[in-house]
Amino acid sequence: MAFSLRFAPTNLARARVFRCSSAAPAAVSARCSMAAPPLRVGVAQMTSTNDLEANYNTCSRLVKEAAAGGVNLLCLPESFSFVGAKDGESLKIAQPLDGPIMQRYCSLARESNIWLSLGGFQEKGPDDSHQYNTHVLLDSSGNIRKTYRKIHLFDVDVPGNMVYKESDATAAGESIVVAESPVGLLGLTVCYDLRFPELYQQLRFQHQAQILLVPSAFTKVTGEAHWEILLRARAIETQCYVVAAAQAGRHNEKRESYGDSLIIDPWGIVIARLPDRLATGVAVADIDLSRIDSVRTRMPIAQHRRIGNCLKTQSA
Ligand SMILES: O=C(O)CNC(=O)[C@H](CS)NC(=O)CCC(=O)C(=O)O
Repeated sequence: MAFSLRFAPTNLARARVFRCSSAAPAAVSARCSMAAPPLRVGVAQMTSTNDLEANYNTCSRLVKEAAAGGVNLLCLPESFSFVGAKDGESLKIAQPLDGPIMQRYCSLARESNIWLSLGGFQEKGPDDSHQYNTHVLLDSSGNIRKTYRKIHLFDVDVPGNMVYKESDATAAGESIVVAESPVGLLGLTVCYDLRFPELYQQLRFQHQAQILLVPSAFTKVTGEAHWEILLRARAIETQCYVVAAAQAGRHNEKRESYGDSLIIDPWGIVIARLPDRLATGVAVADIDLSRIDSVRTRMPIAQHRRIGNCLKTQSA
């Protein structure tokens, strides 16, 4: 089941009744009502700016809306808490994970009793001129469960746009990270990582991830060209759910992001979407882990893959 909270606010109890009673015979309904509650994930879309307080207020509103809708894990986009308007601005506000900015989000998770994936936090880095771009996973008691530092940095000359040089002020992460959660085994990534399929291959085939998280602030130009295609490809080739929360719209004079937050199932079907024109909102979908098993059993690519395992390369 997938719907957008913008249009269909709901709660867990109502959603379960709705799911089970859709023209099903009485016996089926009865069996259905015994079933485990849905594992519900949400993607939040927003337009963050260089105003930490305003961004927190938006996140807080979206988190409360999602919690009221029975969401177990809400995913916020990269740079949810801050998007700098000038060079060096992010570095100035970067804080350690036990600093007041992240601690406030921990309290929010605890008060709303919800897990949060916080993509792209400006974590204080290894020296004064570098931060980390850190994806932080919080549990519903407000504890930090896992952190992943973005591995691939966006040093790219975007056609018709501008030259990005993320590595000027950001140090790259060095570790692949998976995390247990109530909705399944999560693979943590950030934004530009999406273009490096080998990361997602490892998350699936070495670490058995079930849900891949891709919080992003894609540029308008590259998003229009590549966003949905890349995300659906990652879902299909890993047979995982893909959950991609996006920044949307204009952050400042220089930066505009491509919205279109998506939840994609392991067959590559888009099961929830917030289109680019909707700047702020939450879309939700229920994760069905048996769907992953069914796709993987019928098409056992884990057993069929050979490259990297056993094949030799012929000399040129
Ligand atoms: O700078 C910040 O505030 C946070 N970081 C980002 O927004 C990063 C680095 S500039 N953006 C991306 O990775 C976009 C990737 C992209 O657009 C693509 O792969 O096409």
